[in-house]
Amino acid sequence: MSLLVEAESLHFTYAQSLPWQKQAAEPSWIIDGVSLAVEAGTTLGVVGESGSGKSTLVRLLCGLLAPGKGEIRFGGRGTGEWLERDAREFRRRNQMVFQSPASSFDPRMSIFRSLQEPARAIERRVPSRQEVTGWLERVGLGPEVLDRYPHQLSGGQLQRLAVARALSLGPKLLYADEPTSALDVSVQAKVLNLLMDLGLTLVLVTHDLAVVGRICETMIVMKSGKIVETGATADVLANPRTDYTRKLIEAADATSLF
Ligand SMILES: Nc1ncnc2c1ncn2[C@@H]1O[C@H](COP(=O)(O)OP(=O)(O)OP(=O)(O)O)[C@@H](O)[C@H]1O
Repeated sequence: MSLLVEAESLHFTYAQSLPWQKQAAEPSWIIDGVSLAVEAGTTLGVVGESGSGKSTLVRLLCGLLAPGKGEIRFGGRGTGEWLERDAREFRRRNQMVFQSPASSFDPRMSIFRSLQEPARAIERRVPSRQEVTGWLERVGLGPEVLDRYPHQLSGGQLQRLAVARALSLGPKLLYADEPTSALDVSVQAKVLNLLMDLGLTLVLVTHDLAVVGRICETMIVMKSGKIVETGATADVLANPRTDYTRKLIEAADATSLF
C-alpha cells in the first residue's frame, strides 16, 4: 500500500483580516480539522451537502489554496515544499477537471491551441498535432475537433477534452470536481466510464452517491467543513453511522438514475 496524498488536521478560512482589524482568536473555519489519506491507484469520493467544503478541500489538496493550519503531503513530501521548490512538477502531477466544461476553455482559442496550453506553460514545449491527436484517442474523440472552438462542441465533448487536457501532462492524480453535473444524463455515464478506465488515482467530488457507489473504493462525507464519516464506500453506504449520511443516501436513492 502506498499513500499518494495525506492530509493532517487541515484548517482553512477564506476570511482574511486586514492588518488593522483584530484577528479573531479562532477564525470560523470553512475546512475544520480534516485528515485523510488517498492510496495510489484508488478513487476517493467526496460527498456532502452544498457548502460543506468539498470544492475548497480539493483546492487545498491540489495546492490552489494554502491551509491556515495543518499539513498536506503528496508522495511523502509537504505541498508547501513542493510549491516552493518544484511547483511545475507538482502541477504536472496534480491535475483538475472542473464542473463546467464551457468555462474551462478559452472561447477565443481553437481546441488544438487549448490542448497545447499545459505543455507550453508547464513543460515549455509545443506539442505537435500528431501528439495532440493521440491524446484525443484516449478520450474517444477524433482529430476533427481540433480546429473547432468551444462553442462549436457539446458539453460532453468539451468535458472529454478537459480530461484529455488534464491527462496531457501525465498526472499521477486527477481531481474531478462535479465533472458530470453540467452534462446531460446520456453523456454523464460516458464521462464517468472514461474516468474509471483511466487507472489513475482519482479524487472525485460529487453530489451523486450512485456515482460514488459505482466508481469509488473509499469515500468521505463532509458537513460544515468536517469529515463526518469515512471508510470503504460499500461499508459507508450499507451502514451509515450518522443521520446526515443516511439522509444523503435516501435523497440519492430517490433521484438515482443508475
Ligand atoms: N472564494 C470564496 N470566498 C469566500 N467564501 C467562499 C469562497 N468559495 C467558497 N466559499 C464558501 O465556503 C464554503 C464552502 O464552499 P465550497 O464551494 O467548498 O462547498 P461545496 O461543498 O463544494 O459546495 P457545492 O456542493 O455547492 O459546490 C461555503 O460557505 C462557500 O460560501
